[in-house]
Amino acid sequence: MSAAFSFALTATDGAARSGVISTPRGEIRTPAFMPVGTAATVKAMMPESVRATGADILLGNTYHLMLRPTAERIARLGGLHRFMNWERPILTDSGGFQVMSLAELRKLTEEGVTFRSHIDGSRHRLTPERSMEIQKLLGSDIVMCFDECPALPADDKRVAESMRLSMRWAARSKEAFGDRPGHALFGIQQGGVTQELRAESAEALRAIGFDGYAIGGLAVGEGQEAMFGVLDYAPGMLPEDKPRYLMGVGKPDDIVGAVARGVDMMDCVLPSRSGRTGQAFTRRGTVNIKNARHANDPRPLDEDCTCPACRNYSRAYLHHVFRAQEIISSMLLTWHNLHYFQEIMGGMRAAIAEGRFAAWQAAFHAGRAEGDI
Ligand SMILES: CO[C@@H]1O[C@H](CNc2nc3cc4c(=O)[nH]c(N)nc4cc3[nH]2)[C@@H](O)[C@H]1O
Repeated sequence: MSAAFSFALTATDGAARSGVISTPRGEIRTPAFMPVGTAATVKAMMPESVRATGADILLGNTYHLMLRPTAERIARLGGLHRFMNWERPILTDSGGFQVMSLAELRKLTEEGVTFRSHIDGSRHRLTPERSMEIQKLLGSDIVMCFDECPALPADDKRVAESMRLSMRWAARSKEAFGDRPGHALFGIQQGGVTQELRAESAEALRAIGFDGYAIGGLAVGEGQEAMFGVLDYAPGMLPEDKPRYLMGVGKPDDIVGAVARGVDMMDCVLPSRSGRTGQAFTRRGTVNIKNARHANDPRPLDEDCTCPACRNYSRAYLHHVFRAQEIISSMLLTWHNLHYFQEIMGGMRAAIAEGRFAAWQAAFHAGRAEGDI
């Protein structure tokens, strides 16, 4: 176990990279996909099942946990790892994005954001300092700066003002974070889809200095083409020797395209959220298991998949338990989707290490249908 936080790049193949992040709670193989455990649980999954899918790290959310059960209660109970029975690394988002997308009656000032809880309407305030305090109480291994992610579409002036506020908040976050060996603080690049603003943000973050650098402000409805357009240059603006984390991404082909452009870490609710709605991701495309055509199908979701859902159950069974709204339906499809996302990551890590990423990427796309299969 490493006493400190460090990142080692082990291979590159074009812009794609593979490496290892070492933390006191274990190693994170990159490129890495982080399942989202918003309210101290990856929905419909036991922690040991999340680990069995191949996840090295999961994501928690400051916004949700500060509202319920509160960071102070989790700290009194031994911290988030103990509380949710996940002893490996946890990255927590800082709350800025979730406040803007979930909270009510928000008021944004230079100081921070005041808002009412979407749960019970209670009043709360988030500032860079309070976000750092909450993430410290939770005990997360990788802390995210408190930032503002502007909703798109937004004009350049609004994006520039928002980015510059986030850079001032990044400096305050760093100051409040202090010196915490074994814990990491990641800065978050903003700047929308404007290259000059992205460059200004990257320079501001480098000047402050962080253990890792996230690319924020994307996966907010801009679409894959615009997102890849930013990823054609944004990762290269960030320090090469630190992890690069693309927030909130994404569909399987988004993830592959992001890794091809130099991204090391990602998180997304998609595999778990879709698992609960009956959408399965497979190497041949997506399966909407509630569709009547699966009602009598004795085959597994994916003959080539080794997850419990594919090893032990037919599409007909999965179709039935979804139609019957049985709890096991969410468990099995979430497990399958997280397993498949980790298979993609493992395949890319091996391909990059062996210098065959382009061939792997071509094979990934060759086998996939566009619509539902
Ligand atoms: C497209 O799917 C929807 O959108 C979200 C994923 N997209 C996303 N973009 C993000 C950007 C940021 C950011 O700039 N800063 C911080 N601190 N956190 C972020 C978190 C993000 N998540 C899902 O919640 C889903 O509802």
